[in-house]
Amino acid sequence: MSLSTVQESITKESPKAAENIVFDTRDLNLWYGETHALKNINLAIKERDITAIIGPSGCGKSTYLKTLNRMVEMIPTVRTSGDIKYNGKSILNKGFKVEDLRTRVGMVFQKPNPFPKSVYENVAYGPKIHGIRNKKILDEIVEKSLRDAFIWEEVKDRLKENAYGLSGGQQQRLCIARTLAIEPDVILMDEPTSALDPISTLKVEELVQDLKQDYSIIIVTHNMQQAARISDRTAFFLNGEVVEFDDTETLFSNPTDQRTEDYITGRFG
Ligand SMILES: Nc1ncnc2c1ncn2[C@@H]1O[C@H](COP(=O)(O)OP(=O)(O)OP(=O)(O)O)[C@@H](O)[C@H]1O
Repeated sequence: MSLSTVQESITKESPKAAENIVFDTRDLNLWYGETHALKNINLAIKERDITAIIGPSGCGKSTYLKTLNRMVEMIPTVRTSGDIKYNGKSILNKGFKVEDLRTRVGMVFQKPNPFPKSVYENVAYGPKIHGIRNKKILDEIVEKSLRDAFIWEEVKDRLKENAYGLSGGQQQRLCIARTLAIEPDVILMDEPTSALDPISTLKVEELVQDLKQDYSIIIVTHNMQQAARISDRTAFFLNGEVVEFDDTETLFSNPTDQRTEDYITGRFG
């Protein structure tokens, strides 16, 4: 074992990382009407990890992600059973205010979805909703969020321009800046690079790795190389079940389940 591998494994198994579970999912089931989309999901997601969710189309990846911020509730036919704890508190019951959850758990979507407003207003929007009116403070939040999303240098002279004038990759980093502006704890990412060119994809991947210092990140991706490049842990979903959940390196180099091996070697999916 090389020194760097030893150092990596020490970092990964540091007591803080081992103790702190940000999302603890127990026996989660979800139905869309008659469709049983998530089946007995058990996943303990560590704080400050990048957790990748992989699996073939229709296996429940996005549904699981949208359960973590209760976006699935917007679909009237959805029914759930089981439990998800966020920092120790059950979130699926009505006692947990969904607005509080969404302030702590931000989401970035597959297609960049900036508001039809200026670059500045896109980032200032969330803080304003949370009552921040002071221009100086808003300016600071906007600059910090854009810097943290690796896009400040590209847009600092275009803050008043409409966000629709940015490239797709810039729009996606702007959407990440918009998420950072409300200071979440967790960032959910649903295939955030699938609509981007390779260079923009690399920029977003670098950004995600940098954000890991301050945020827990859960990323759904179709791209197995991406999962292998950037994540600490990977969950393989199939037909609504978690087949395997392990350190990314182990899952890709030495999977325990034949179905995982078949998927990562391209035999199906
Ligand atoms: N709004 C909905 N109403 C009814 N069924 C749905 C709805 N959304 C998803 N489903 C079904 O739930 C299952 C899981 O879908 P989901 O979108 O979570 O899969 P996925 O793994 O994210 O797929 P993809 O990789 O194609 O995005 C599928 O059978 C899908 O058809």
